[in-house]
Amino acid sequence: MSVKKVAILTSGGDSPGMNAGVRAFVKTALYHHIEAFGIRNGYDGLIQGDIQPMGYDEVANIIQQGGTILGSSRSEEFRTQAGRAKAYQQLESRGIDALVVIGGDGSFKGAEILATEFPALKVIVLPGTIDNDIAGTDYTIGYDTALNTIIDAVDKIRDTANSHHRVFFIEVMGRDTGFLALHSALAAGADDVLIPETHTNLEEVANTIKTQYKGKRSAIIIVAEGDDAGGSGDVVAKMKSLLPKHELRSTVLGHMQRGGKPSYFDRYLATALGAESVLQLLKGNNRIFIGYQDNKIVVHSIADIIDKKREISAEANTLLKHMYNQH
Ligand SMILES: Nc1ncnc2c1ncn2[C@@H]1O[C@H](COP(=O)(O)OP(=O)(O)OP(=O)(O)O)[C@@H](O)[C@H]1O
Ligand SMILES: O=P(O)(O)OC[C@H]1O[C@](O)(CO)[C@@H](O)[C@@H]1O
Ligand SMILES: [Mg+2]
Repeated sequence: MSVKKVAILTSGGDSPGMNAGVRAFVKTALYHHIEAFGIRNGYDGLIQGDIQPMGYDEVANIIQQGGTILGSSRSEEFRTQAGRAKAYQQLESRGIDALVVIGGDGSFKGAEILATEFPALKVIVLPGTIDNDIAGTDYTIGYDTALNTIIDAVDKIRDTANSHHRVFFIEVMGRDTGFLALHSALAAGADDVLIPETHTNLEEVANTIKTQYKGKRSAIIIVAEGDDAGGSGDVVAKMKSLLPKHELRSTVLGHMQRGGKPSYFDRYLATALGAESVLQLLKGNNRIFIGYQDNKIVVHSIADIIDKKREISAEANTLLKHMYNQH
């Protein structure tokens, strides 16, 4: 049976481009004469029934906005069976037969469990996180914008680092993964990068700085927040004895990395995936993840991608070796 009423929510850390995804979902549903609903504040809003019909007016002038107009949450209640039962009842009582979730790996786990417990509900998930830590897609919505925000900030820090001849350790987001750190380091021309995927040896970092600082006016080291040596504050505290002659500083970029106008790429990616979610529902597909690989939309089952750890690509590994002597 074809879908008649479809709903969308955004969950986990917000990411630039989520609004473009919501807009494309709503516009594609309306094109096919399907009723579209927006759920506020992620799974918390779903449990509370904070659900509104979405028309053209609701998605006008949002494509350029960062954050998510729907709001997001990290919902403890949705982790419980009772919470998910309430969530399902909110959809069932409104006759909503499909749910699209834009979020990260945690949001996907929640969606898959909901789909298992309530098989009458169709569930589709789309990758929306600045972390790019999802298997089955080359890019997640928001990653490109966050990288551009980071490299812009690093360029600015480099100005003051050069003026004062300092070594800066700049912490970027990535609780468990170093994609933002590695790719921003490569594009910003950082001298070293510390990521959770490789063991960090601070003596080697100190040697790199000593060798490469000569003739240079500053050094920039990007630190993923989840690195095994700690965040940039911890690293600077530990590095002081290893680099007693250098002036060290720590800067945490923090949540500014999640905000801002989405880039072209994030708007396009979110538009393509948001529209495709409705087309997949019309085809009768369920419990799927829609991603983007090799410049094409791809579909995987949610179960196939949720427990897979995304690996650093062979290409990025080659650069890690040659730019940073890390293997
Ligand atoms: N195992 C689980 N069972 C049920 N719900 C879950 C589970 N894991 C996560 N969720 C739900 O998904 C929400 C979002 O997950 P999480 O906070 O890990 O963010 P995310 O989607 O991975 O995004 P990001 O990492 O980009 O911030 C959680 O707050 C919770 O409500
Ligand atoms: O402050 P919050 O919302 O818990 O988010 C922090 C986390 O969210 C992420 O940015 C993902 O959105 C992680 O990299 C980071 O650790
Ligand atoms: Mg996550």
